[in-house]
Amino acid sequence: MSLALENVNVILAGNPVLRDISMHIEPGELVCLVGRNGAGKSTTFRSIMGFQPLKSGAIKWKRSAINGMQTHKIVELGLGYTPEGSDVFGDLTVEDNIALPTWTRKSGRSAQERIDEAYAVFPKLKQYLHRGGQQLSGGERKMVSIARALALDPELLLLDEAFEGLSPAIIPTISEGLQSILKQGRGVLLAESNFYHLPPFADRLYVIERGEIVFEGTLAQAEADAATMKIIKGA
Ligand SMILES: Nc1ncnc2c1ncn2[C@@H]1O[C@H](COP(=O)(O)OP(=O)(O)OP(=O)(O)O)[C@@H](O)[C@H]1O
Repeated sequence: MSLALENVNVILAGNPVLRDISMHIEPGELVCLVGRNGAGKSTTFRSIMGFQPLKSGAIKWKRSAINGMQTHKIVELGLGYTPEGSDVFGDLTVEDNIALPTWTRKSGRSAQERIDEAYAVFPKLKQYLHRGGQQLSGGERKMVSIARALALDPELLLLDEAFEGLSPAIIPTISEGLQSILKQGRGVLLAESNFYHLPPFADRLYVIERGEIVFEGTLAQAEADAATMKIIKGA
């Protein structure tokens, strides 16, 4: 077991936003958290990364509780996070954006190895090394933000909305990047609101609706379940 959420409850502004969420991600898996806008995907990620306190429940990484820990400690344990909206540092070059995590988190590998692995996922980024973060398209910013999280050398990457707002032309590049990340032996938890963007190579998916997990299974099992399809196609 790598990551496990056990009966996680979160209250925001007096409202229960996550309700008894339980889920698990095994090493090297691609698991999708699917739900409409406002269903609770980003809150789930923020809770895992220590930005959002829980009302009750536990979040465990390799069987030890991480809820209540500071975000930088959670990152040190091997979790990486690419938030929705690709917050690339506009004043830094692509090269510096991607090198940054190697200065802030130590891992067993050299900085150069980690940077090389990040560029191996999106080789196109090598063309923009010296370009500023502000001079990139939405798709390029998304690639930089994913590459930057990879330079942390995480065992599990939390990727919030990898495809949202991107032009259809760039979607295959991001999808191929996801496959490369998995080939590097990393696990990925991907939040997605659009059923049509779900990677066919996902191992499992969870469907979240109004803060509750309403389905767990494979893509094929979801497709065979009319009630689940109604929720996620309406997403
Ligand atoms: N700081 C906050 N205070 C109060 N309510 C909040 C806060 N942040 C989020 N919410 C509410 O919590 C619910 C879940 O939001 P969340 O951002 O987790 O959803 P999401 O599934 O990630 O959606 P999206 O894809 O639109 O980001 C929504 O109803 C949202 O309005």
